[in-house]
Amino acid sequence: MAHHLTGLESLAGTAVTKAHATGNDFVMLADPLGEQDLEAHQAAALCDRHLGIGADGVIRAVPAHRVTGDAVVSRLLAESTQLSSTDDEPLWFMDYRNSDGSVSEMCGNGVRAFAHFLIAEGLVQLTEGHRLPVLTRAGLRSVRKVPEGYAIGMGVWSFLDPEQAAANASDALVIAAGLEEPRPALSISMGNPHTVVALGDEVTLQELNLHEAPKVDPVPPAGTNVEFVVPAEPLVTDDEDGQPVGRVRMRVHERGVGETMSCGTGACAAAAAVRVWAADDSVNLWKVDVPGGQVSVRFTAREDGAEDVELAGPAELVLTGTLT
Ligand SMILES: N[C@@H](CCC[C@H](N)C(=O)O)C(=O)O
Repeated sequence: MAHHLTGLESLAGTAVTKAHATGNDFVMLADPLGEQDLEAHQAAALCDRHLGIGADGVIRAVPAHRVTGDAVVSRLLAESTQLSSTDDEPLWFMDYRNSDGSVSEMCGNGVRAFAHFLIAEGLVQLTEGHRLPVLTRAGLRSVRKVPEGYAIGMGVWSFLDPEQAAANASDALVIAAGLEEPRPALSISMGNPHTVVALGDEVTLQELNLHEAPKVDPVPPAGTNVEFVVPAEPLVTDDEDGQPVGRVRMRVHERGVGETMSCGTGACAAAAAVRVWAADDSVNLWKVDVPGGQVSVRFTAREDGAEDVELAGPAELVLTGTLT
C-alpha cells in the first residue's frame, strides 16, 4: 500500500482545535510566538476530509506583531497608528486560508469561531459590553458577545463595480448546474469578493448542483464567492418586538473551497444585494437561512452615506487534539 506524505509531518505535536460556525468548519491553531507560518499545501492537507482533519478552512491565531512574510499585515500595521500589538497586549491576527490553501481577505463565520477559540484557549477575555478587536487581511474587525453567540463589526459593504451596479443593479451573469439559463447577478465586496444571484423559488435553489463551480461572467479580478438567494415570501415580516425583519434563504459556492454550509461574508453580501434589488434600505435587520443554520445581518447608515454591517450567529468548538 502506498505511503502518503501529507505535508503535515513538520506540524507533528501541534495542538489543533476543530470549530464550526453554522456548519462552516475550520481547523484552528494558536501560534502566540509566530512560529507556525503555514504553507498553502499544509493548510490544504489539514482540510483534506480523507487524509487530514477535514474543514472548509484553516485559521491560525497569531499576534499581529509576530506575523512575518505577510505583505498585507505589514502594510496594515504601517498604515495605521491606531493598530498596536505587543507581547503584553497582542492584537490577534486571523490568518485564514481556504481548504485549497489559498488565502482570503476575510471570513465572517471564521471571526466568530476565532473569538470563541481565543477565549477558550485563555488568550483573551471578552466580557459583556466589550469589543474584541481582530485583525484580518481586510482590516480591523470587532467582536462582541450576543445571546446567540458573537456579533462581528464587519465594516462597510461596497459594490465591486459601482458604475455597473448603479446603472442596472446587476454587473454579471451566472450559470450553474441546475439552472436553465444564465441569471443576472450583483457583485459586492465584504472585504472579499461576492457575486449574488437571485432565484425565483425554493425548488430551483434546492436543485442547484454546487459540486460544480458556477460560471461567472465577467469573473472579478481576484475570483469570487457565489451566493444564490431566494427572498422569503413575504420578504419582510415583523419580529416579536414589531421590528421589520427581511428574510432570505441562501446557498453558497465559496472561492477556494466549493459548496459550504454557510458563509458569513456571503450572508452579508446577499442581504445587501436583496436590499438593492428591493430598492428599499429601510429594513435594517436580515435573517439569512443557510444549510447550516441561521445568521443575522444588520445595516447601520453612516454619516458619509456608507453602511456598516454587523453579522451575528453562533460558534462551536468540536474537538481539540494533537497532530501526530
Ligand atoms: N466562509 C467564509 C468566507 C471564506 C473565504 C472565502 N472562501 C474567500 O475566498 O473569500 C465566511 O464565513 O465569510
